[in-house]
Amino acid sequence: MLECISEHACFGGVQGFYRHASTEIGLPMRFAVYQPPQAKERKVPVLFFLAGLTCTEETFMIKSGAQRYAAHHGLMLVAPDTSPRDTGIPGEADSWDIGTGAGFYVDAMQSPWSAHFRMESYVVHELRALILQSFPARSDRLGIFGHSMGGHGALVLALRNPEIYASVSAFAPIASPVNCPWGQKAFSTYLGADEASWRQYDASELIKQSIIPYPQGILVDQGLSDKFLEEQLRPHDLESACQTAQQPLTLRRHAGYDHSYYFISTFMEDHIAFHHQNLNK
Ligand SMILES: N[C@@H](CCC(=O)N[C@@H](CSC=O)C(=O)NCC(=O)O)C(=O)O
Repeated sequence: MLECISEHACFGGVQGFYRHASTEIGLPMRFAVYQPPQAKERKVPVLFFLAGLTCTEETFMIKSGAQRYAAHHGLMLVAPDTSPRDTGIPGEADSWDIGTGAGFYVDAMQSPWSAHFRMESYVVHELRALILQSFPARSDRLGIFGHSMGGHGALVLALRNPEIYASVSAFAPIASPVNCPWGQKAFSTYLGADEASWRQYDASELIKQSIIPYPQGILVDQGLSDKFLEEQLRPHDLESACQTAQQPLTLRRHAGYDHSYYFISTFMEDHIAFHHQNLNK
C-alpha cells in the first residue's frame, strides 16, 4: 500500500514523495519519484539515485536539478531514504556517519542493526518491485547512480547485480570503503569483524573479482577541492582496480569542485545523458 505524501508538477512531469510499510526494513520508509512527461504515454526507463550521509529521500530531488534532464530524456528518477529511521536502537541518531542517515546500502549482519538495516535488499528487491508495480516503469531498463556513501551504494549494488542494472555512475563515491574510516566504521558496525564480508561490499574489490560487468563503461566525477577526497573517497583505488580488471572507467577529476550538491548539479546533465544512452541501446 503506497501513501502519497505530496505531488508537484515539474518540467511537464510529476515530482512525488511517498511512504509505504516496508517488509525488508520492518518499518515505514519514504521515497521520491520523478515521473517525466513521457510517462503519461508509455513506460519509461528508471534511474535510481542513492544519496549520501545525512541525506533523506528529498535531498537529491530538491538540490540536484536532475528533473530538467530526466524530462528531456524521458527517464524516471527514484530516490530512497538513506536508512531506516526511528528503529528504537539506542543511539541510532547520535552520529552522522552511522545509523540514521547512514545505512551504507548493506544488509546488516550484526545485532541490533540486522533487524532493520537491510538497505541492500530494500533497494534492489522491495523498492524496485514497488516502483515497477506502481509507476509506468520499464523493468528491462534500470540504471543506478549516487553520491558519496550513495556512490559507493550505486557501484556496489550494480556490481553485485549487473543483470538488474544496465548502467551505473557515481559522484565522489566512497570507492574503497574497506580502506577508509567511514567504511571501516560502518562495516565493523553492520557486518562485524570478518573482513571477507566487507570485501563483498567494496566496489574496488568487486571490480577485481568480476569479468568486465559494464563493458559500456562506468562514469565517475570527482571534485579536487573535496575535503573527503584523500582520506575517505580514494578514487585512485577504483581507477587502479578498473585498470587491473580492464573494466572501462571514465573518471573525471574537476579542479575547484567540492563535495556538495553544487558539484553534483554541475555535472548532472552528463550523468543523465550517459544513462539515457546506456538504457536505450
Ligand atoms: N555533517 C558532515 C557533512 C555531511 C555531508 O557532507 N553529507 C554529504 C554526503 S557525505 C557522504 O556520504 C551530503 O550529501 N550532504 C547533503 C547536502 O545537502 O550537502 C560534516 O560535518 O562534514
